[in-house]
Amino acid sequence: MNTVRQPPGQPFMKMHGLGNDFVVIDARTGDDPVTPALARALGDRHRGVGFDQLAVIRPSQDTDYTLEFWNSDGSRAGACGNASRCVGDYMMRELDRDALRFTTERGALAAVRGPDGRVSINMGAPILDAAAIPVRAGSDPAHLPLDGDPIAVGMGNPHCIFFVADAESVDLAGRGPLIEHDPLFPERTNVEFATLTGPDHLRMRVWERGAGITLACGSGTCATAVAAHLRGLTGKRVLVDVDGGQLEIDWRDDGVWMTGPVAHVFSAHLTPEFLAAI
Ligand SMILES: N[C@H](CCC[C@H](N)C(=O)O)C(=O)O
Repeated sequence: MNTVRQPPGQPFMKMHGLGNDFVVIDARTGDDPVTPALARALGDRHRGVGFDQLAVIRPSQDTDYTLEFWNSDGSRAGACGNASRCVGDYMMRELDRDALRFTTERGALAAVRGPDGRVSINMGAPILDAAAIPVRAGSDPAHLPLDGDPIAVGMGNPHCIFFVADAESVDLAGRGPLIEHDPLFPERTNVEFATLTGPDHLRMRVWERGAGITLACGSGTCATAVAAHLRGLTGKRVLVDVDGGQLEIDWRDDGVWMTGPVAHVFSAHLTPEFLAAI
């Protein structure tokens, strides 16, 4: 019998926020194995681990850490609110603090843990400029020239929000990919369908760029809350029901704050065999 044990491979964590699930690799020390091919292989729910986004923690010069996001199709994402909450919670535990700052593609963001254990992220100011979202030059992000009069909002990644009579009955799998790939969006887009269900209360379903239907999307929830306020449907503080639960959004002077639960499911290692086969 062969009793020689293989050395453990690459460590990773599995986390989720409202069922929006993540593989998290801490690459602050040691080798950095992350490539588009690794993201795709790990994101395969049958032959890999499975995730909506891969989050990679890297060192930072001027904040507590840098956070990088990948979709399960191997593309990069500039923002991910739910993974920011999950990793923020993990890092606050490591640092023994209730607040920290981290760097993403769009700059420094803040994370805070509340007394109830939920984590809030300041996702920064919404981006409403066509070139920066981005949407095709010459189109008005506040009223995109598509059926349903959607509005585009950037949160470090692009979102296209439709207000509909009943978000439950939208054919998300049919319409989502068509809008994701519409030529109006030079970098594709995340797609949200939202319904006002009460005063300052929204129901939202999401089709994510590079990942498809997910149970929640933090940045999409922020973008939807901003869009609802801009359309005069809500105030600046709203509750948003997504498939996986509820997020609280508060659009303040210093940015859009998003609050919700986090879960660290397990920590494990990728085997050298899995990594070698990529
Ligand atoms: N689930 C993430 C957003 C991922 C966005 C990604 N699909 C993109 O390509 O921008 C969130 O909680 O904000």
